[in-house]
Amino acid sequence: MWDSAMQTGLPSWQLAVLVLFAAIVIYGFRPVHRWRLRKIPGRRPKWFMGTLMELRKKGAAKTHQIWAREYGPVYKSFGGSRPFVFVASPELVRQVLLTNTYRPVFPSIWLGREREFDKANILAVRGEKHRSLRGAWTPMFFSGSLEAFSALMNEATDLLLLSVAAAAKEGKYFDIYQAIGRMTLQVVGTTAFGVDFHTQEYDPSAKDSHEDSRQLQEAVAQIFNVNAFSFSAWAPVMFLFPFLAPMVRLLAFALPDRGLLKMKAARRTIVDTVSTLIQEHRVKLEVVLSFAPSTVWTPVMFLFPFLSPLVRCLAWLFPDSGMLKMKGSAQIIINIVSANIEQRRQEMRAEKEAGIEKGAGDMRTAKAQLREGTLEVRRGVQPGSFIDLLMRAKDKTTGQGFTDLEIANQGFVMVLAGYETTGNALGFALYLLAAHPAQQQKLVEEVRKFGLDRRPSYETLQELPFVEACLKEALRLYPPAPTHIRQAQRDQEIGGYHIRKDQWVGCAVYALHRDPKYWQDPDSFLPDRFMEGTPESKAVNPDAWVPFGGGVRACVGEKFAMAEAKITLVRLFQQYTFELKPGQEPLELRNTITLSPKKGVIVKPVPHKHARMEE
Ligand code: HEM
Repeated sequence: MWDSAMQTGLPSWQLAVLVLFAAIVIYGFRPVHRWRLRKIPGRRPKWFMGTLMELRKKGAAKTHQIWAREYGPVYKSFGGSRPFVFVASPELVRQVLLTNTYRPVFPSIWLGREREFDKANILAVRGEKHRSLRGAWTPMFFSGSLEAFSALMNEATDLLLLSVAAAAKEGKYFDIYQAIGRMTLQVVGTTAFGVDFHTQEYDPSAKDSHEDSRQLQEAVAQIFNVNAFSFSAWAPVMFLFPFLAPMVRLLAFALPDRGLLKMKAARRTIVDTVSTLIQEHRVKLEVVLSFAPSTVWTPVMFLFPFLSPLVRCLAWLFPDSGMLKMKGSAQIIINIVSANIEQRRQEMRAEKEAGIEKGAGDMRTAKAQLREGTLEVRRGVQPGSFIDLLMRAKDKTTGQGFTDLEIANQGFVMVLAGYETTGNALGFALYLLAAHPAQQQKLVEEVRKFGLDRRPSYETLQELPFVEACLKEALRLYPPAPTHIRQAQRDQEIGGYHIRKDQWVGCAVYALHRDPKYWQDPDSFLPDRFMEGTPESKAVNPDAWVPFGGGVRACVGEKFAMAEAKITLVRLFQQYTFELKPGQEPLELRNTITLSPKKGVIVKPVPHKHARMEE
């Protein structure tokens, strides 16, 4: 090179700069990828940015809809310089989700402790480890557990109804999407840990807001409200130069910018909350397990029962190590139990002072607890909660229990996966119902038949098919997870095109859900499509509805999410109808990792004529 530099008369450093410049220019066009995907239709990628600008301008969900209409069920796009192949037909989406030739992708910008943490994520692990973790998650969603959780879901809705009642009393519009987000966070908190995060008491303007709850909520919001491409200056670099990822990770680790630090702090808040709870619970579990230590006095007492008063005295005077351990354990248990009893006593006193009999109206109970500040009933991981189940489960790959890091990660995933998605689904459903009064009326009729004072349980939810249909239709029109991304495990065909091993392949869910080939009148809100026996339902291809993904990686929390959403709708519509504030149609969408209403959902609750207004 240097010889040739001499021959062209250019100094060698100038030639080096020239070569580097040419390499960057050429790399920006990604000629190799363009060549490999040349037969697949799609937009011409712009230099370096690929097709990102269009995605950013119109929003990812809508852009995919446009592309799918223009190019058909298989098309390519370029996320920076990373090539994607998208599929948008029921058959091809099935192929990607159900066959074992694609694996999930879980890109991570983190290094060090953060990266170690990510490696334990159920979304990231593969093969046996995934099977083992998934096996540990699954019992949480058996009907028995869901029946128990439905009581907690009802309790959380009691508090949501308080905010609705406040808005109704003043006859004003309010953002029900935000209120619902606080409720779904409370639900995952209580079901995952048995801990009330007090999220619904959080009112940014109130002085006595719970600091923990505020931090946790902000942390979760911080993680979700980022654009994967722009939350840190390092993110686009990683996107644009995927082959430099290890170096970018190192640089980001050494020189984190504000965005990265904020994100890290948010993750830490969640992880620390989760880890503290786990550690507290582990101590309790160890105490329980060590409650039967061996002491020499036990066999003596067993063999000479008639000497038991004497043995008791001797054991008290001369305790061995087993006795001492037992004494310590008992004390801890006594402390825990008495703390709980004391809390419950306080709560009962507050109820009595407020003239409330237990069960005489849970909403009033909750309100009284709020007023009295005695709502903190559950503290620490509770028996039967998700984390408790995990702490007792065995990892099939090692035969051992799961590590704290793994358990903490599952709690972290549960908070993240269960809070935003369900909140968004409910937000969209309420928007659609408020925008379609005739459908709303139909739902109210079904709820009326079910009973206006009846608390729905997991089992009785079956009596509410139209509520379910409304939710399914909302998930069709606005899937909270608008794309599912996979990576090819080997060279293969998709829709008649050849793709190579490691190619990223996406399922364009939003586009599929609104494709007129598979849905009649696709942009209309028609819940009857999901009602058995209706003419609309006959036209539905079930494979064209995939808001929860499919195959071994399908959403493990689907039944949980649907139960929570249905309970919330039933309880809301038992008392109110909702009027949409004018000017919100069509709904503005925020496209980040999830799809959500950009400016909330502003509605006015109107109590049913007969409904008793809460004070
Ligand atoms: C309406 C609400 C929800 C929607 C739309 C939703 C959607 C999804 C989707 C699409 C996937 C698969 C992603 C992929 O294939 O790449 C998924 C996975 C998952 N979801 Fe959900 N989800 C919801 C609620 C929940 C809830 C409430 C929980 C927990 C209680 C949960 C826990 C999970 C977990 C753990 C996975 C990973 C499963 C695995 O990889 O084996 N989700 N979810």
